[in-house]
Amino acid sequence: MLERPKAVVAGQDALFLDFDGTLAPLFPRPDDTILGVTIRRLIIRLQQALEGRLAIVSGRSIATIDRIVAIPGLAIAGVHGLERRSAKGLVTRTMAGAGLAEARRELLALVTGLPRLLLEDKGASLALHYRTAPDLEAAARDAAQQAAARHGLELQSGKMVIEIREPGPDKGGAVDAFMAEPPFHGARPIFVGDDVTDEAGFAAAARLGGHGVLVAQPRPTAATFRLDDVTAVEMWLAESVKAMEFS
Ligand SMILES: O=P(O)(O)OC[C@H]1O[C@H](O[C@H]2O[C@H](CO)[C@@H](O)[C@H](O)[C@H]2O)[C@H](O)[C@@H](O)[C@@H]1O
Repeated sequence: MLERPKAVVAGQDALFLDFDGTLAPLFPRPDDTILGVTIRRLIIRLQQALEGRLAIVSGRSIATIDRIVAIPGLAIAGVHGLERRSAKGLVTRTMAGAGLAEARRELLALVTGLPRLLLEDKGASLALHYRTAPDLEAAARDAAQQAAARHGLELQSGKMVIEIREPGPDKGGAVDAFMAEPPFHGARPIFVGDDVTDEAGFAAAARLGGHGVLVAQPRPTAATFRLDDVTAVEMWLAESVKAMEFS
């Protein structure tokens, strides 16, 4: 059984936070998503207390995380690791190639014919969402698989979404890159996430002397601690802030 994690320790830990399903609950459509006022304040407090050793590591684009989270100077990895903004503000990204442009045209034609599917364009990845049309999952998967095979792209499944993306770093690669540079270098990484794509982040954190925190019901995982849901994450972050204030 995975235990509840202990409080984050200032001067020791680096915190890597997934976004959807970890900091914000899931909404019917990606654009519906908002971040709670309390959890946003906690992120700001922790970013300060950890002297910048906090990053959001998301499947969303950096631009979208900036729009929703709106915290200046925040380190972010976006598109599952295909783009990254360091704590110093340096941005690196995998560019979309001609194959992905072709795939975009094909998937746009698909969603024009099946408008209950939703296509999210994230630059180096295209996410085909079927949360509002679960009966169309097979159609979405078939189209994404065929486009990925035709254009030499990678397939990635998430929660009621199938993505086709450029090959490149995953969330584990993003953790490795952050941990190789200041202010993260030398800290103990803690990666918190809910989805299968977060497993690479859990594994990287463990390899670098830290651990993963799974935000879900128990399942096979590389994480060694667990929290139930977004509410439990918020309570744990609040406890961590309080513990830092009294230390
Ligand atoms: O790595 P994450 O930060 O967890 O991002 C994973 C994907 O999150 C978004 O999709 C998911 O959340 C949506 C809003 O709650 C929901 O409608 C959808 O069904 C979920 O799959 C985002 O839109 C994707 O781009 C991210 O890859």
